[in-house]
Amino acid sequence: MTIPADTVSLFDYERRFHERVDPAIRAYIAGAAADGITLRENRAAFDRIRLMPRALVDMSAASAVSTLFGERLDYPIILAPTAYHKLVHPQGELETVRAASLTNCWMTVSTQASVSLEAIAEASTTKLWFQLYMQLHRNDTLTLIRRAEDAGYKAIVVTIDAPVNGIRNDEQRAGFRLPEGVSAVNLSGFEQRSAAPETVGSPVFKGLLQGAPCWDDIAWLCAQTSLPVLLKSIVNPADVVPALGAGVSGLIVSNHGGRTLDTLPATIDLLPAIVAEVSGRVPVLVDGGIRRGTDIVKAIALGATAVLVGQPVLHALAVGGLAGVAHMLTILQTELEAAMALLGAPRLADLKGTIFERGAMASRMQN
Ligand SMILES: Cc1cc2nc3c(=O)[nH]c(=O)nc-3n(C[C@H](O)[C@H](O)[C@H](O)COP(=O)(O)O)c2cc1C
Ligand SMILES: CC(C)CC(=O)C(=O)O
Repeated sequence: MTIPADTVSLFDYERRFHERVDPAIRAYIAGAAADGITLRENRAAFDRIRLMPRALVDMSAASAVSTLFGERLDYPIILAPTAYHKLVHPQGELETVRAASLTNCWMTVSTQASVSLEAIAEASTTKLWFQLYMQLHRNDTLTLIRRAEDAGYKAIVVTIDAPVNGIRNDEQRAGFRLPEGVSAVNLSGFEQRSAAPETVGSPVFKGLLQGAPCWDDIAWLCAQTSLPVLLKSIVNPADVVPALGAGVSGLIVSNHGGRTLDTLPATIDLLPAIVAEVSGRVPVLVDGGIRRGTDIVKAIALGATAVLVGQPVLHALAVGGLAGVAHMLTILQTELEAAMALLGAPRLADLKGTIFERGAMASRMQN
């Protein structure tokens, strides 16, 4: 696995990934729901935002370090949960977690990981979060939580935006199937929801949705563990009150990278209203389309505590294995530092106010 010397940005890793990886696997990893409107909007919204620096700030004590759930976070960049890393590397998540450890990035391990959550923890020297898809039977959900706790995971991230899969036309056209040897090993033996037989009626409402989680289940989950529980895929500010009422310790603003319901708004556009509704009570994180240090800066400036990256991890894993993922994360860390330096923001907290607001500029000129 050689990484070409001109691979210098996350977009270069994405391009190489498309050159090298099998079309059906590409369709799963890079494909979005339906027409890909939300996938593209996540990026377009970041590109629309402009930054505003301060000049000649003393940067001698600059640092991107922060604290989250009482633990030091070197950079506000966390690996998002993504399923089946063995699709692009024979070592799968073991390779990814070694790269995350090398770069001191925290990693969220998917329920649908292709390696056991215990083996990933053993290979790790960084902090791990466990992403939970609530299972059909509560006992199975509890088994996953206890296994994650016993293996030393530091938080549970419960994903709430995929009670059914999005309509993934790219996967359907490419005929994507999990290859032999790649499976959700942590769910072995668990009964899964399945589409209802035709005789019963709607395959979704009468089948896949049966036993899908509701707010009561989130409250139940929070009561089962002393680990912080984060809710992944908050989109509507109206869901903040029930989420906090259920006892969650953090929120992740996410539209699943455009993979669930197409035509949802970009996450960076949703973030400010959710941050306002939360009003500092719990940390708010965001993912979707983060590809540049300037994207991270914009997310933090708009109130995020940290960001998560999904697809870029799989692009880099496919292109360069451990070295690829470590390089990709280092690029993001360096770009973040460069953006802070060029904005005159020595601390993450100083990023507030670095978003250019046309209206504010106009009223300043009138006064
Ligand atoms: C191939 C792939 C698999 C994913 N698997 C999961 C998963 O198992 N659980 C989950 O909560 N989110 C999953 N996601 C969504 C990510 O956690 C994240 O929300 C999204 O990728 C962020 O957008 P980005 O890819 O533009 O960074 C997956 C995303 C991708 C691309
Ligand atoms: C196996 C899937 C449910 C994992 C996922 O969340 C995704 O592909 O986006």
